[in-house]
Amino acid sequence: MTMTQAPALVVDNAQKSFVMHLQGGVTLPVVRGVSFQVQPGECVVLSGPSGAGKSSILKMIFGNYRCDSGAIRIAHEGDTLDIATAQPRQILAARRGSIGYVSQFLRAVPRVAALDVVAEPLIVQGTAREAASEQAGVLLRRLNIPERLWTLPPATFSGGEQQRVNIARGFISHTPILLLDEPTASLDAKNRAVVVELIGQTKAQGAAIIAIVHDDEIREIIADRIVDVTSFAAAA
Ligand SMILES: Nc1ncnc2c1ncn2[C@@H]1O[C@H](COP(=O)(O)OP(=O)(O)OP(=O)(O)O)[C@@H](O)[C@H]1O
Repeated sequence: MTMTQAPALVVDNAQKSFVMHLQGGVTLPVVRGVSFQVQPGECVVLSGPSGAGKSSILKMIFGNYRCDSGAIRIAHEGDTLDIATAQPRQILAARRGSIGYVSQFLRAVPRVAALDVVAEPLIVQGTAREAASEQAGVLLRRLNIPERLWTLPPATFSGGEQQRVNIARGFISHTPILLLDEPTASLDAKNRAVVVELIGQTKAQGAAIIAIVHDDEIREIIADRIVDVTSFAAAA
């Protein structure tokens, strides 16, 4: 008998357009008919040309962009939550425990030390500050952020350093779904290898990963499956 596992994420006929209020309310369709599933422990890479809608689809899954129609179902607290119709407070709860997102750029909060930026998602989940800081240190060390930087706010860090802080923050809380928007874009070979290793471990722990990766070599290594979003592009 084969066990069929419940998918970690189901995107079902999701559609998104932008209403351009500054251009007399013109409607710009971006994606439509977006449908795919991701299993626990699977890494799906979204592919397609620039502007096809890859980042928009990640933002729809994270609840940053509201879908016009369709459903985005995730497992959350033993139940199913449809992000497309969820209330803002339900989306915030899902982000605490069920869904993580490494955006392309770190939104650095002024005056917050790098170590605290990384530890925060764990503290929000209820881990004691000291234990959370310790785990944050482990990740920062692994990602080759020199210890002298840990107490400084990342606002003045280099692009690659900020991205590594962002990655550490995304991986620390072990959410069952993790969204990655170009996590290796501004990293050197050594740190790219660390991120590939983190992705492998996270998958092995059963997380579902949805990633955008332009680097062919990295995509080859991490992708279990590639979903080409070209057919979802509303302009197609
Ligand atoms: N907030 C927004 N308002 C208006 N248009 C937007 C908005 N966000 C995205 N778009 C448009 O939606 C389309 C898809 O953008 P998106 O960033 O999702 O593409 P992408 O496939 O991730 O591209 P790239 O590979 O270049 O990052 C683009 O034409 C973009 O201009």
